[in-house]
Amino acid sequence: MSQPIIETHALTKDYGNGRGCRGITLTVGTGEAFGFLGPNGAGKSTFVKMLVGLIRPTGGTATIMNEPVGSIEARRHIGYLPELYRYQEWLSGAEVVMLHAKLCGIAPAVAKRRVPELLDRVGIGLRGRDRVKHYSKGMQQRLGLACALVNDPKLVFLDEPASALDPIGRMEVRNLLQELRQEGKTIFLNSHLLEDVELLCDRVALLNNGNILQTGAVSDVLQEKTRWHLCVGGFAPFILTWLTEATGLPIRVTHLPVPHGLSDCVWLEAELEDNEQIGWLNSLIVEQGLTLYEVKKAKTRLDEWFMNAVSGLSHRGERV
Ligand SMILES: Nc1ncnc2c1ncn2[C@@H]1O[C@H](COP(=O)(O)OP(=O)(O)OP(=O)(O)O)[C@@H](O)[C@H]1O
Repeated sequence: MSQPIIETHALTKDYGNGRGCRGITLTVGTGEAFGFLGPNGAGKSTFVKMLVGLIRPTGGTATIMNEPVGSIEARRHIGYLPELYRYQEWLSGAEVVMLHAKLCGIAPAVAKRRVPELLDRVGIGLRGRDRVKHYSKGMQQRLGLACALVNDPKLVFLDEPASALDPIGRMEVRNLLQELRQEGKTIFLNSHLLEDVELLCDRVALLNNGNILQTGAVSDVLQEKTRWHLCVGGFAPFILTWLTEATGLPIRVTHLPVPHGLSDCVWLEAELEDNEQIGWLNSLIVEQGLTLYEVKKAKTRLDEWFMNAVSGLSHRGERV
């Protein structure tokens, strides 16, 4: 991992009602996009609020760029889009971002240039002249993003940044976050939009009931160890029976989209005991005179992983 930018050790917030965050130890590297997932009430916002210095931990320690959370030095590096935001509705969008620039101590000449640039970047553009009370929820969320970026932060905390956006807006925000990553910024993303997390994040942590259940690289979490997909041409049902008997492995036809222009092929799904068996299975298929068009390891979707991880837990988020 690159140089750590966030480091927490046994970070705890006890609200006094048995809820909050319990003993979270986590490291996020500089330049990473980190997804923080969990059911409603798992403690995601609580964790972020401790890191940005909005609430005080009741236990443990945390630093941002080696500075204790809550300190001015730590806050200087942070941009934050809260989950529940409410901006001054009597101001125009541009005035709201300008106000944040002033609060961050940005020089007026820099702010004058940066504010319209940011409004363009988040897709508000000239509507920055309109008062916030005339903004849709999606526009307000874009405005929140502009405020979070106004101090050109090294680390951006985004709590559900696309929850109010339509599909095109979501895609635009996803592209913006990709750009921020390319600029070297670290992104800490709380989101229930798992497709966005899957596309954007390098690593994820799964939180439940204030505890981290799992942490891992998105590619590892999604890559299944021994399930394979094989696209086979010239297939007939008796071959499936033969293959299953010859190998003793569970093999079935699965309904994945077939490659363009190949109408006579099917996808087979095989559960192997280890990855070495894929060569053996390939050779058996080819020996039968079939054509093997494609062989790939199966992947789960992040939402399947999430559902598998939290289903069966006796205490999920708010549920008791
Ligand atoms: N100020 C507070 N006082 C008491 N309990 C609180 C307070 N804030 C949050 N909680 C409780 O702490 C738990 C974690 O809340 P939190 O908002 O961090 O969850 P979350 O994972 O962000 O949820 P969501 O996905 O719904 O936003 C919840 O059970 C919540 O009811």
